This record gives sequence, structure tokens and C-alpha cells, in this order.
Amino acid sequence: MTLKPVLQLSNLGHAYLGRKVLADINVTVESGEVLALVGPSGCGKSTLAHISSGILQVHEGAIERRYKRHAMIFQDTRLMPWATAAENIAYPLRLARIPRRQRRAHVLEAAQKVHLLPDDLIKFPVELSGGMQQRTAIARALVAHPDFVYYDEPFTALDVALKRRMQDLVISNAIATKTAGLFITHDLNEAARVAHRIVVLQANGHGILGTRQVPGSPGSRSDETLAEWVRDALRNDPLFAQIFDVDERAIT
Ligand SMILES: Nc1ncnc2c1ncn2[C@@H]1O[C@H](COP(=O)(O)OP(=O)(O)OP(=O)(O)O)[C@@H](O)[C@H]1O
Repeated sequence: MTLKPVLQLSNLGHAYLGRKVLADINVTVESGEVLALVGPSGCGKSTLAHISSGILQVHEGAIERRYKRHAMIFQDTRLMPWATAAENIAYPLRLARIPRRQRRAHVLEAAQKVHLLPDDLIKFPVELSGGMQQRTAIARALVAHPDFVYYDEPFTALDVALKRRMQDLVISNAIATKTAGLFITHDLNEAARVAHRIVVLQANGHGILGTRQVPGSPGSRSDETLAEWVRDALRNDPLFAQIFDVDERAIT
């Protein structure tokens, strides 16, 4: 029996005020697969994630979602400043009307996954470091056990060491829970580290330029293997040249 993709985008397109940003997008994400989406700035990556997740309405093409529950992690953590870390993490559980006494155990479990301590949980976002805030946002995304996660450049603003730790968190969670996802990033090193496959989106709403399978699987690749693969991709694979060659200002 062949498994059906958990997310299937067919001939998806989108325009803002008549200006085409996405066209002919055909993407599938298989069960347990993390698919990275890279492309030049302004090529429509976030728009694609917003349409796929239902934040934006589909105007052109079709989406089949076969996952049960999705979560989103953004670059901006979008934590509620008036609520403690624990209350922020518990928010999806409140929305799902999980009784208060059950929420605590779920919050503690999610906090443990991202290495937040009980002392951190009683703090407000302003009292947490940038890394702790991002951990809180990841815990909030994972608390309701999603089987699909949209990552919209979640770690772009973080320094190299912190970015790596956050990537490790999402990789280990995705492996442990077989969670599929769509991971948007500007960073080919990040894409190669967290994803099984990489899709490159073209600028000017011209659709998908190509797809590459990254050898091995996330979490099992050595730093050397990854560095070599990325170096080779940037030097010898024309698919990746445009990520760095095209600038949003050139888009007409
Ligand atoms: N609500 C909107 N109204 C009008 N234009 C928009 C809107 N949102 C995005 N755009 C434009 O659509 C294009 C695609 O934007 P989008 O944010 O999806 O690209 P992106 O690839 O995620 O960009 P970046 O990598 O810089 O985050 C951009 O030119 C952007 O300015």
C-alpha cells in the first residue's frame, strides 16, 4: 500500500492586488517528511505557507491536507506579553478546551522537550532571553501534539549557536514524533540540516525551479557531510545559484 502525502498542493497560485506572486505550485509532503522551501527574498515562501495552513484563502489551485492538526512557528515569536511562559504554552490547549488541571501536565511535557525549566515557566516574555522566548514559542507549537508543523523562517534572527540548538530541538522532535513539516528558510545550510528534501521557488511568480533530495535524513548527517553537500550545491548546482542572485527589488 502506498501512503498518500500528508500535504498536497496542486497548481496553486496567488496574486496580491493583481500582482502574481505564486503560480503552478505543485508540492507534496510525505508522512514524516520535512520539506524545506527556499528561494529569493519576496518570491512568495511565506504566502505559500499561509495558504497551505489556511491563514490565507485559496484562490487558485487546490490543497489536500491529510494531517490531523498543524502548528506554526514564526520568526517573530508572537508570545502574549501579558501572559507567563506557561500560560503562553497552554494557549492552544485552552483553545481546544482541555480542562485546566490536564493542561499543566501537557505544558510541563512540552517545556521539557525544549529544555525550559519550571522557573522559566512563571516568567513573562519580557523577562526571558531571545532564545528562551523562541523555546517557549516552540513549546506552544508542540504542546497539542501536531502531526504537521509550518516553520516560517523561525530561526533567522538568532545567532549561529542558538540557531543550531533550536534546529536540533525541532529535528529531534520531528524524529521522535514522526511529525511532517514545511520549513521555510533563506539559509541553505539550515534547509539541508532540518529537511529531507529541498524545493526551490522562483522569483516573479514563476513556480518551482526544482527539488533536491538531501542525502541521509535529518539528525543522522554529520556536520562534514552537510558542509560538503552545501558547498557542492552552491558551486555546482545551478538550482541554488538564484537564491543568492535574485533580489526582491529586481522583481517587476
Ligand atoms: N498582504 C500583502 N499585500 C500585498 N503584497 C504582499 C502581501 N504580502 C506579501 N506581499 C508581497 O508578495 C511578495 C511575496 O511575499 P512573501 O512574504 O510571501 O515572500 P517571501 O519569499 O516569504 O519573502 P522573504 O523571504 O523576504 O520573507 C512580496 O513581494 C511581498 O512584498
